[in-house]
Amino acid sequence: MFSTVPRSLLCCTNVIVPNRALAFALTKCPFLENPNLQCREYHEVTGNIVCPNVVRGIDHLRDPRLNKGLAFTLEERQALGIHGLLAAKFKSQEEQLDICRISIDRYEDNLNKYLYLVELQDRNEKLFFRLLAENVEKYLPIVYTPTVGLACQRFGLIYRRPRGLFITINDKGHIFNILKNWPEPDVRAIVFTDGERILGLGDLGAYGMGIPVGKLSLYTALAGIKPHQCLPITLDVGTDNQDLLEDPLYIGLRQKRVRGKEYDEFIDEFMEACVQRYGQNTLLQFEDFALGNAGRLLNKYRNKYCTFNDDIQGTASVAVAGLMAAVRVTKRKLSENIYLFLGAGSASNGIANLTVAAMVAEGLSVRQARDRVYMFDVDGLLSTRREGGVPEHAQNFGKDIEPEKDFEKCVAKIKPSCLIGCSTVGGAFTPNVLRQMAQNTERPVIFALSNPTSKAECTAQDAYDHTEGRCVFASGSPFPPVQYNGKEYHTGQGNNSYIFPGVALGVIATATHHIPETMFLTAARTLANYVSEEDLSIGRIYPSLAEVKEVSVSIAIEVAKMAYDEGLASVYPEPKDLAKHVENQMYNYFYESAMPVVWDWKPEEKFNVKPIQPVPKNI
Ligand SMILES: O=C([O-])CC(=O)C(=O)O
Ligand SMILES: [Mg+2]
Repeated sequence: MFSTVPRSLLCCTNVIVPNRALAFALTKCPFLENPNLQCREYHEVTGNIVCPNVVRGIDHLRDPRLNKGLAFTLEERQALGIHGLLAAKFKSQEEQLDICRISIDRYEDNLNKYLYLVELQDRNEKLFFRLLAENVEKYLPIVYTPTVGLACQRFGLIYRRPRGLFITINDKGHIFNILKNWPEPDVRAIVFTDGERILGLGDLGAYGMGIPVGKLSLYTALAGIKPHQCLPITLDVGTDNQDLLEDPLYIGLRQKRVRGKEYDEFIDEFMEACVQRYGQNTLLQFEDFALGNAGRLLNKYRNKYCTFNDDIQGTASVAVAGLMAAVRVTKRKLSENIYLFLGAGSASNGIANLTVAAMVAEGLSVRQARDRVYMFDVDGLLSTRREGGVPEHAQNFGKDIEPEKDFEKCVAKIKPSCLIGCSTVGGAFTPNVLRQMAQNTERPVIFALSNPTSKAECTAQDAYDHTEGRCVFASGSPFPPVQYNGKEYHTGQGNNSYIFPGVALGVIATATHHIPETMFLTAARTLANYVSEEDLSIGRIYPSLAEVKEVSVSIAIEVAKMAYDEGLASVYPEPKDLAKHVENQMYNYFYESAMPVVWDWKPEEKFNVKPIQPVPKNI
């Protein structure tokens, strides 16, 4: 549809100057105000907000979406007016990737590596995403857990260029107007936090912004969701973290958290403003909300908006996938296990409820399945007989048994075959607990899911050492390989990053309007099917991170199928080839030609504008 401008026409001759001026005038209100402009089609096809032929000169280097650095060809450099602004060398994207790798390797401190990558994203978006997508195992721990946790803790120090939106409680009543300030018109997914429970690090207030930013980088790197369709948001309602309130570097509102009615009205307004601005099917991902709000808000909104809570549902899905894959090692069906959770918060309840759904699919009644699940929180075993009873959010799993406050004794008494840690208490699975697990069961399942690494309930090495190497282990944050009895094991990372990017891609590709719980069970099955015998033989119940992109696309296709089967999709008619349809939506991180595009019709015909006549040379 678009042809490139012949080189001769782009030279500064008096023939082309007026036409360029005309083209510029016509593209000034590029696409929203005048839907007839062909420019709009350009945006729809490419997803780029800026038409390359509207941008001139040095702005091609300053806009991270357009910038290719030394990879601009001679023809492009001349056509775009950037010749001379770059060194003479022409580089391929591959050569640039090599430089990036060398540069990152030079830093010893992970926070510096993180900063390098942030700056790369601000400078050259395609290069950033290609680097990340093609080196997932190496760079995921930097842009994501665990380093992103450190970045959030130091956010006041490393905050440079803003990314995403900060919406504060003072903006209540005007949230829609703030959303209008975001320059991208075609947002499909918003990841947002109120910063109250950042990983296992607690209340980090506005410093939590690193999390939605990191999650959305994974949307693109792992599932190919286009960057311009992603919007990270921090809802700043204050912080109860006294250290931050006294931190001179703190960048958020310096006040205690607003709670209760005012908070609820704020979130209500936010949800509604998002769909007003971007459409009813905008995906709204809750991230790192504290226990008191996470489950409550999910239940409030799940049937009204296209929304999910990653810490509850994404984490549940990845954990259940791990449990499904572990069946192949332990030879125990899901419904033959006894589960003990350390922590009874949103992650534990999410995993427990989805595990119950999976056991029901194996033939148990809900009652029978729940009877196999125990939880232990700060006040001990969830017993209906304990003082204060069972907290509201964990009612499904309270048991009519003797209360017990000692975790080790509890493990000895209940004899779980699966021990699942979502407690954010680093080291809570003591050697005694692990030894007890090995006594209870031939192949105990040990999941230390709390993030970042410092909060994991035990290390991979400890789990092997204290269970005579018989455990099936997974952690939320990565651990180095384990040596046991002369063999090396590479344990898996049961992190929701295996799930949320794929679910999001499937949901966006079909414009699904609600996300039922069963989608997460489908995602879990798809992920579990990816685990090979080879993975299991090295102690891994998840596919290698190198495969996570393939997994995400498979999850997206299964989610898309389900969206049509259950009448949740809004893209009609249903695409004949769903896999192709999903793949067609995906981001291309390879450079494309930056030669200016022109329309193949004459603007003067369409808009009844007289072309400016060339100025005679002799004037
Ligand atoms: O971000 C991660 O690594 C997983 C997650 O959602 C959390 O721990 O809150
Ligand atoms: Mg989270």
